[in-house]
Amino acid sequence: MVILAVGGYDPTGGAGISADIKTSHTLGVYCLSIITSIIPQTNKEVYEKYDLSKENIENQFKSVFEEFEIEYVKTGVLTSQSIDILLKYIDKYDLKVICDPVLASTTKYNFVDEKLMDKYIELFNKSYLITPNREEYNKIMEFVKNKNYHLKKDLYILITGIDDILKRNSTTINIFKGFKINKEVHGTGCVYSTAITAFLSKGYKLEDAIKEAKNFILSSIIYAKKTKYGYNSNPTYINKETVIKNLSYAIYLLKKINFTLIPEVGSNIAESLPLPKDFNDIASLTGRIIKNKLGGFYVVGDIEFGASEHIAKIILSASKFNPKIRSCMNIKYDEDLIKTLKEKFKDKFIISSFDRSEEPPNVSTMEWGTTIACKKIGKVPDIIYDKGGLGKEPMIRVLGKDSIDVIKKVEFIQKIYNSIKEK
Ligand SMILES: Nc1ncnc2c1ncn2[C@@H]1O[C@H](COP(=O)(O)OP(=O)(O)OP(=O)(O)O)[C@@H](O)[C@H]1O
Ligand SMILES: Cc1ncc(COP(=O)(O)O)c(N)n1
Repeated sequence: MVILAVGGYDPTGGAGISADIKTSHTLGVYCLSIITSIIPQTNKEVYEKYDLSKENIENQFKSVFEEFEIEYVKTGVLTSQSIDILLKYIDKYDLKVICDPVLASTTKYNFVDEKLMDKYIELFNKSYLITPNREEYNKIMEFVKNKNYHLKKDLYILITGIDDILKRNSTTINIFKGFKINKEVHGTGCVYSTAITAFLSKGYKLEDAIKEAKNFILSSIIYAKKTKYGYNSNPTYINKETVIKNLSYAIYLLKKINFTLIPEVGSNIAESLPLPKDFNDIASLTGRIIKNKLGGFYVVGDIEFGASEHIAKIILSASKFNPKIRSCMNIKYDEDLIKTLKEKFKDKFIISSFDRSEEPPNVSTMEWGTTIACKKIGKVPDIIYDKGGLGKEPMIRVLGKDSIDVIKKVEFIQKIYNSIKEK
């Protein structure tokens, strides 16, 4: 698949063409790119906007259309010259345009004046989808009303916010629920509209493309790149295939470890999609990791979503504190091991615990215990343990950003355990 991104260049890579290319590449779609303006900026301010000449933009268009078959075009920051050229190419090649109308930067630098707004309206009426944020949508509708313009009946409009509203002209046809992450991330609009374009180029229907792009942008925000003045979007795609591959490799690694910290009830390891809503967003073994009679272990069952409740509840609770924590594994409790980890490896492992005797009635122990352990230290620990209770085996739970991270922690913990027991 190939898409074309037409937009401005942001040297910090948070927005514009750089973000478009990273997004498209992450989704396995080849991204052609035409630069309209060079816009040096930080997350505090835009320094300037240098518009490339009509001739140069014309040659950029000429080169990509000579070399490639193009169906989908995503637009970011546009200029009058680039819109004039694009309008000609839309007619000539029957292009499907996804227009992200970037009227101003988040740092309040205006990219558009009234003359250019006229051109944007012309472009909207030749586009398939436009993706204004709420503020941009209101400005566009006010402009259309004041100038007595009209938007074509079959124009799809996705008004982005935390929840995103999909309209077909003025009729709302779907709402895509979001989840506010406490970060102001630069370039989310660019990444989101390019992800939608990439999924459309893969053959997704519009609403499926938006749904999948929504998951994509949320991951790209969770894993945003911290900068001096803020955060830059970091195009990241974690889907069911990613999770299954991680878990398969984690179990492959486990089999290379002389893993003996297996509790009587057996171990399980689970990993979730970003921002899991329920068990179905979390994959684990349908069976268990159980001791065999030769001092080793068996891995019983397959990797399936929805297979675990116990470990899944730990991840569901932990991810509310830190959406980057997506995996957990339970291993055998040992008092000397916890003591040694607390005393000698506090720089490597953050440890917390809960006491089953303090459990209130009518709660899920794992949800309650995980929440207590996280609240105690104000973050998600690497290890959560409890000393058991009536008919309940003491347990250590290892948490991490994915199942491979968890297995590497388990491997280290196993080595510490072995060294203690050898003494
Ligand atoms: N902090 C956040 N938490 C959750 N979702 C967010 C956050 N910021 C942006 N998004 C999502 O990213 C998508 C696009 O973001 P937004 O609505 O901010 O567009 P935008 O203002 O054009 O972005 P930008 O101008 O920063 O490139 C929307 O679906 C929105 O829900
Ligand atoms: C080149 C370029 N393209 C798009 C944006 C909008 O991004 P934001 O709204 O995060 O400022 C930008 N600032 N720079």
